[in-house]
Amino acid sequence: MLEKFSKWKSSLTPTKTDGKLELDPAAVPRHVAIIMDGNGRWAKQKGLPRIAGHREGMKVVNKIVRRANELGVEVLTLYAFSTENWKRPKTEVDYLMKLPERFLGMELPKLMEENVKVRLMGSLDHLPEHTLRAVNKAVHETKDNTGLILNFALNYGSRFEMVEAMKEIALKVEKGELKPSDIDDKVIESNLMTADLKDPDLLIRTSGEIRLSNFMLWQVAYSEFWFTDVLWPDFNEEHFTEAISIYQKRARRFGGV
Ligand SMILES: CC(C)Oc1ccc(CN(CCC(N)=O)C(=O)c2cnn(Cc3ccccc3)c2-c2ccc3sccc3c2)cc1
Repeated sequence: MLEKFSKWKSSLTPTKTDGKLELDPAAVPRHVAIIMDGNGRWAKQKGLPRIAGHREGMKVVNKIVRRANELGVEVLTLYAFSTENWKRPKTEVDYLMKLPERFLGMELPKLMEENVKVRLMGSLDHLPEHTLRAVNKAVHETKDNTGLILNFALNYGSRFEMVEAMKEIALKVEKGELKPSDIDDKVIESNLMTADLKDPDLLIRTSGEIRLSNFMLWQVAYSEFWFTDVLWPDFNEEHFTEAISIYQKRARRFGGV
């Protein structure tokens, strides 16, 4: 069983990228969602502190945001897959909570130049005041941009999101604003945190984990999944291009019956 699984798993990981990948600009996925996983393992493999993995991970966020924008991706959702913060040492949590300010401090001018709109999905209430200020400033400053939507999943859980949606819908029924027979996909979707976004066409997850980890479970119902053993800090534009190239080959098959 194990060797069968590993064969299946290896079929999911990318062949060596030879850099000669052709992308069809007309068939770029509109919404790409990435579960960025592997910072800690990368640091451990290199005998570095976990924080070094996050620092490298941030550089990759920059590269992939740029590449997605260049390729004409409309929405890029980034989910920093992380075990609950309380499991982390305080030094690491403090570092993580400073990362958004550092990232935005450096990147916001460039994001403005590139007409990128910063959007959040999830709950901000776990963020310290100083982080919240930086994040809200970025959302506010970029709110009128019309280019790539850079959607950060913060403290996000899909089942929580769906329970909240069902509560809101039940409340509307209770208030007589809605009949149970009115409830359909559209009504559910309009109560999710992604109400204003199209579903992801492509979901990428790094570091070899083949799990959804309670991420956008409703929204990825029809998405192409691309899993790679590459750890997030080692992920680069070529891997991103490879994922999109494979998506295009699959999407063509899907389209062509
Ligand atoms: C609008 C955006 C700029 O601001 C925010 C963004 C995220 C958060 C939430 N956040 C940090 C707090 C927490 N939950 O631990 C994480 O999700 C988290 C957990 N690991 N890593 C390191 C990591 C870095 C790179 C790749 C994966 C993980 C991150 C992290 C922290 C800051 C940034 S900035 C771009 C990505 C990113 C990722 C809060 C505000």
